[in-house]
Amino acid sequence: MEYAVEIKGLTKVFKEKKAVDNVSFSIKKGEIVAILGPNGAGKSTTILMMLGLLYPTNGESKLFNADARDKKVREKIGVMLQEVSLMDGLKVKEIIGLFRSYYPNPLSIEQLIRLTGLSGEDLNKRTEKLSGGQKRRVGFALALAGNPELLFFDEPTVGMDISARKVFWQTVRELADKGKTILFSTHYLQEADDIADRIILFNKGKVVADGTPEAIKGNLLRQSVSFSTGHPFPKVQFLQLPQVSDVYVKDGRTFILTSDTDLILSKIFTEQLDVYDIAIEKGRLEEAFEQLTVEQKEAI
Ligand SMILES: Nc1ncnc2c1ncn2[C@@H]1O[C@H](COP(=O)(O)OP(=O)(O)OP(=O)(O)O)[C@@H](O)[C@H]1O
Repeated sequence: MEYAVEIKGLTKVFKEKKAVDNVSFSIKKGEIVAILGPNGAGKSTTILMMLGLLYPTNGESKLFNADARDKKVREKIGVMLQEVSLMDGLKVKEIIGLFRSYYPNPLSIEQLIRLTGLSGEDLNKRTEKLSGGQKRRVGFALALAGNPELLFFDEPTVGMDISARKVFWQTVRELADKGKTILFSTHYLQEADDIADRIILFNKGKVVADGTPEAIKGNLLRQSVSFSTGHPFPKVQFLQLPQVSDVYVKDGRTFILTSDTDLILSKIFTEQLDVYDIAIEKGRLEEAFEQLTVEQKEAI
């Protein structure tokens, strides 16, 4: 199978700091993938190495089974990095025209205006006169200019207001419907959950989870089933289930921490265990994710 992205053992060490630590994954054509993680988790460094813009200390990155620096590969990708730097002194329409000229099958200016929400007024502005949000729209137009098959967005919605965000995600969905492969990094679990069909979760330079938003949420959530029981509870039998992370007793109640509360309930009933006063605690997703962020800050 030809993958859009294939990285193996990517590692980056800055002086004594390991920013990215032995990261491997592949992305199939047509996937929408979010790279999610707190500040400093290594998301941007990984994306830069994937794109061939930063040399890895170890490991390799391939796009469409070739080196990211190949001209043929470059023509198939569009990139919007965190800092959109635009040449001063040019009007927006001039810089877009310049970018379109680099590609064999560029999108028309009209298509780019529609997809990015740029206005006619924006097109005539000089780049140094643009606000942060307008700059990002232009950056988005430049990423789309070559009608790319694979798009990279590094924290794309930072600095965008609500209406700009809406246009951005609408367009991303439209591009995905056309079969484009999309990879974006974000701090926001909600964004990743809304848009992506796969989330790769980074923490401290490593991939700590990789799966559908549903599966990731299941992993992050500290869900529990708790109950009272008159008899000794078969703790070990439950601990052996891959969906169970812990079983403990607190204030006379037994708690089973699990990614799948339905499974635990069905096991309790089918095995006719003598338990009563059952409660299910779903946990709060944002809280769980924040916990990850706090751990990251403490580690720095
Ligand atoms: N050029 C550099 N020189 C030294 N250290 C760097 C450099 N670039 C990144 N780092 C460090 O590598 C780690 C990972 O940074 P990176 O920017 O990849 O994280 P991130 O997940 O994209 O974070 P954010 O969400 O804040 O953008 C951080 O500790 C950062 O300080």
